[in-house]
Amino acid sequence: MEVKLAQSLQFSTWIDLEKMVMKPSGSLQFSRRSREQKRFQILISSHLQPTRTATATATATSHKPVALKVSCSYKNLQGSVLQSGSFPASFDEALILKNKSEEIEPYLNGRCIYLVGMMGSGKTTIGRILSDVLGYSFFDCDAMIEQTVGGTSVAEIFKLYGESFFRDNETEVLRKLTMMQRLVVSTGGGAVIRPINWKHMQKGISVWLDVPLEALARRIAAVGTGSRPLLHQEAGDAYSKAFMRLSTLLEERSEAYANANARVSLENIASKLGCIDVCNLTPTVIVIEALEQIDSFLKK
Ligand SMILES: Nc1ncnc2c1ncn2[C@@H]1O[C@H](COP(=O)(O)OP(=O)(O)O)[C@@H](O)[C@H]1O
Ligand SMILES: O=C(O)C1=C[C@@H](OP(=O)(O)O)[C@@H](O)[C@H](O)C1
Repeated sequence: MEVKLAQSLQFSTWIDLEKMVMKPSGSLQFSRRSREQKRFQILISSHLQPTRTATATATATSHKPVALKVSCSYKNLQGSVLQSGSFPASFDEALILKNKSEEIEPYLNGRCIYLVGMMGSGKTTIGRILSDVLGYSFFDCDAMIEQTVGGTSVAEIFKLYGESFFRDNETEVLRKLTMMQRLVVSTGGGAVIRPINWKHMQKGISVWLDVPLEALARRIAAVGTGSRPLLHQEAGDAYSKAFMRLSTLLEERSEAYANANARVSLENIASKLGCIDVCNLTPTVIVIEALEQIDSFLKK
């Protein structure tokens, strides 16, 4: 069976003019000013046409860019298109991820990255990939709290001891983690409500995974609310239950999430990539955007 999927991808990077190899398929024109600066930012957008061949045992995917657009920005001035057309070179998300993480890692100076965001925003999923590419260790606050309370699940902790006991443990776990280096930490969705937690997280870089409510509710409805006690109260089907409760929580917390040093908006990624549904964004694409946003924060 052969399935064709089209996907657009966009990323920016810095290149040194001396390192540029001109391809015979196209020439790039640079202004004298940008030639003098020797280093400038290019924006590459590509329309990928992967061909997925599914067999009974394996699924092989190969990416073949069918269209590539290269634009150049100079000292924050809007980029102009330098070249567009079909390029024979092939690359994939994994390579971009690797390059971007290698570029940023030295500038982090070992600082921890704290992922904040609503339940189901992908803090654990994204955090694992991010830690992997940066060569960092991954810690999940909820899992650490469960360990601290003798292997009791978050849902049980809420039931047996109440939310404030859980929150005290959450603060203590965060305090301990902020004394370490080279960690990606997935915080619990409610960690942002206590100012003391922000004080701890200020030692590193905080990143808000901003995911639209519909997508959050869809993800949570798919896995169930069993492990998320704050979603247990509502009546109705799984999606509506999750949606109703999450919307109240988001209203209470959105200002707190906005304190984060960097924001990764799935709506922004989708509109950049020309993707209609944020649910189609792969974790890898989201991690690339997270690295971009961390990079922007570091440059500020
Ligand atoms: N980019 C994504 N696309 C599709 N599903 C995702 C994505 N990111 C996370 N998920 C799914 O959403 C659910 C919640 O993700 P998780 O990483 O546990 O979120 P959090 O740690 O913020 O609560 C999981 O079932 C996960 O597989
Ligand atoms: O939003 C919240 O208040 C909570 C989110 C959960 O973590 P996740 O965001 O990892 O699901 C967990 O800490 C607890 O159920 C409370």
